[in-house]
Amino acid sequence: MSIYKSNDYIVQSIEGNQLPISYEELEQAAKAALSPQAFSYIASGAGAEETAHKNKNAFQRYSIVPKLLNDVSELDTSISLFGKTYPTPFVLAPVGVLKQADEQGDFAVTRAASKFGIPFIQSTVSSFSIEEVGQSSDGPKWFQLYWTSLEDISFSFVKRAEEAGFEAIVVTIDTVTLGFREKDLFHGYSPLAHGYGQGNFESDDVFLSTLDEVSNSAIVDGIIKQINYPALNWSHIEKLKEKTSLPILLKGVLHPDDALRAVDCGVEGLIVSNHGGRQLDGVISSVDALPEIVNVVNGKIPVLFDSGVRRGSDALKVLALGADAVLIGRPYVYSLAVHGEQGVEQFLTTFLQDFNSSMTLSGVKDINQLKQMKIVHD
Ligand SMILES: Cc1cc2nc3c(=O)[nH]c(=O)nc-3n(C[C@H](O)[C@H](O)[C@H](O)COP(=O)(O)O)c2cc1C
Ligand SMILES: O=C(O)C(=O)c1ccccc1
Repeated sequence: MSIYKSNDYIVQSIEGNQLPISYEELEQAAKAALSPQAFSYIASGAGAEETAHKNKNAFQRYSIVPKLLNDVSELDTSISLFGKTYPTPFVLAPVGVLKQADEQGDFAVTRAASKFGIPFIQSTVSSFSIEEVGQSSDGPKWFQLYWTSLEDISFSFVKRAEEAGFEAIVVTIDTVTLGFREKDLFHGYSPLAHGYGQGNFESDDVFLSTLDEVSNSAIVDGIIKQINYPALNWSHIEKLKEKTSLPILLKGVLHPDDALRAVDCGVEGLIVSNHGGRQLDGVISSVDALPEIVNVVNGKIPVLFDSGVRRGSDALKVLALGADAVLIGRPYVYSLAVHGEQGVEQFLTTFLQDFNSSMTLSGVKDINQLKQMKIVHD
């Protein structure tokens, strides 16, 4: 159990905090700290950013209806997933090429997350290797897989993640080709070409054996060849199930039929996500996709959520709509850009205070009861 005293937070949150509290100001501070290319890469969505906007606006259409007079002086925010207990319902979303935000990249993030017992999902295109990240903190870690054109590279990554003590494999299914990101095309910017996303590849014997020569440019070209695999289909997920005993989650599910198929296929969890509006523009917001997926999955496997969570009350809504856990994306990346590991730590401190305050004011003291909270939408 993870008990929070509901009234304990205000003074702490101000003291020593070097980050803006509001998300909009945090984004502006990151803009000032990063090159225009790197900021655009992180901030932007695909196409006309219709989906990125939908992600934000959808939250405003759902309203919490608090039920009060319920002694909320102590909160229990802990959740259980895949046989493990975590003190908060939050997970840090896989974000590749983190070195473009801070030299310490994944190290800084996993160290900060470990202080809160929050799992960090390391990306396939992380700046450091699975082994290096595995050793850099004793916090919980999951591994995100982009299925590679040569599947033995994927199986090698999964084996390495198992051996490094990672607790789950997250297969991202919405990126079989890269989204059409107009700003990055305008800038001609690819963080992979800068060498920010090769930690796992340059340390992988199976990948290295596919190269004619081991040079920096051959590694970058090799990654670009491997990283998108449009032939991905359910048979690959079935094959992966044979290869690993770790729980498998599919990330990027928006259609209820895919959710049902995933359950039939025996995967252990789903992440309802539109990749923060970075993949197919015009797709449904994650918030709007969530209720139907929760309904068809009907508690058979955990349903996690990301895309657009900026504040504690956003997370509260998502949990009330039936999500079992919530992934945080851009806010931690901006915090990393502004103030490194300390920035991520400070962001998580304030974010958790905001969430705990929101839960307290909604009249719900046990996270498991959030699903019963009344929520209405326009
Ligand atoms: C800069 C950046 C890089 C990302 N890299 C990955 C990645 O390597 N793998 C992945 O599955 N998702 C990746 N994502 C998507 C996130 O995991 C997550 O779905 C998204 O950020 C959620 O939206 P939000 O940031 O608006 O909350 C990336 C997102 C950003 C902003
Ligand atoms: O930018 C992304 O959203 C992403 O998933 C990615 C894909 C390839 C390389 C780096 C990041």
